[in-house]
Amino acid sequence: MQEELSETELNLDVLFAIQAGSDTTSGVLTLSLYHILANAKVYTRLANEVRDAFPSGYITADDHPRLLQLPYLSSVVTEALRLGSPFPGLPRVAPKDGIVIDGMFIPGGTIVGVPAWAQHMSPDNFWPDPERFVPERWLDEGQGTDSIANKNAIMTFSSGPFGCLGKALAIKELYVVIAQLLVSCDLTLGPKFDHKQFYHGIKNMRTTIFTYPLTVSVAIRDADDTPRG
Ligand code: HEM
Repeated sequence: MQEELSETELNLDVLFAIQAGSDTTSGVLTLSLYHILANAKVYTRLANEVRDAFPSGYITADDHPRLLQLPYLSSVVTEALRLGSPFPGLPRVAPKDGIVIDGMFIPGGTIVGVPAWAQHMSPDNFWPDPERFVPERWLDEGQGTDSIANKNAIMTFSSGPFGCLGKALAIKELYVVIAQLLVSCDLTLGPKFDHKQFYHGIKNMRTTIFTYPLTVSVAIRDADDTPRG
């Protein structure tokens, strides 16, 4: 049963579903916000970056090119897309005469697919901590000399002629919504928020589903409020 929320507490799953207009985008947004708010270091670094870049406290969709230049915000979005892609192998059928894929002949009519989730969790592609939310893996310095962050392995939007038509819109929404929330509000997880229930309630189905709500306390900031830190 849904908990009753106080005036300043919002259920962000519901808000994002309305804002994003796509269950997949709202799933990635909810997942991003959870990881940002559950980790004080991530929150502080990200909030400082976007608040320094937009001291007016106001961001529009036209600011997207400037947002793309913010390295930590980009890392947070990329990491959220890596963890928010629970696709099984989206099926494709080999043509009648068969096809050679990566040096191997695949007979006609065979169903093939790339399981995005397995690829995103593979230690061959992401190391260390492939299952954890670590935006630092996408920064130039990565996580140290032996770390791996294989951008080519990211299959969030699939690829080729049947890849996601809404990719550019979805990415723009993620940048703008996350940045706008952080420049205009101080956010913390709700007082009764239960990490265990939330985390165990994440269902990696075709999209990311949350069976326990992400409740967040919100305080509207003045434009000249100094970043936390
Ligand atoms: C983070 C958000 C999103 C993710 C992860 C995502 C992921 C995907 C994936 C993996 C596919 C390919 C399916 C396949 O290869 O068979 C796809 C297809 C598609 N997506 Fe998205 N999507 C997202 C957001 C959106 C949005 C916001 C829209 C529209 C506004 C959209 C519209 C479409 C359409 C129309 C297709 C079908 C393309 C076709 O079959 O030609 N998607 N999406």
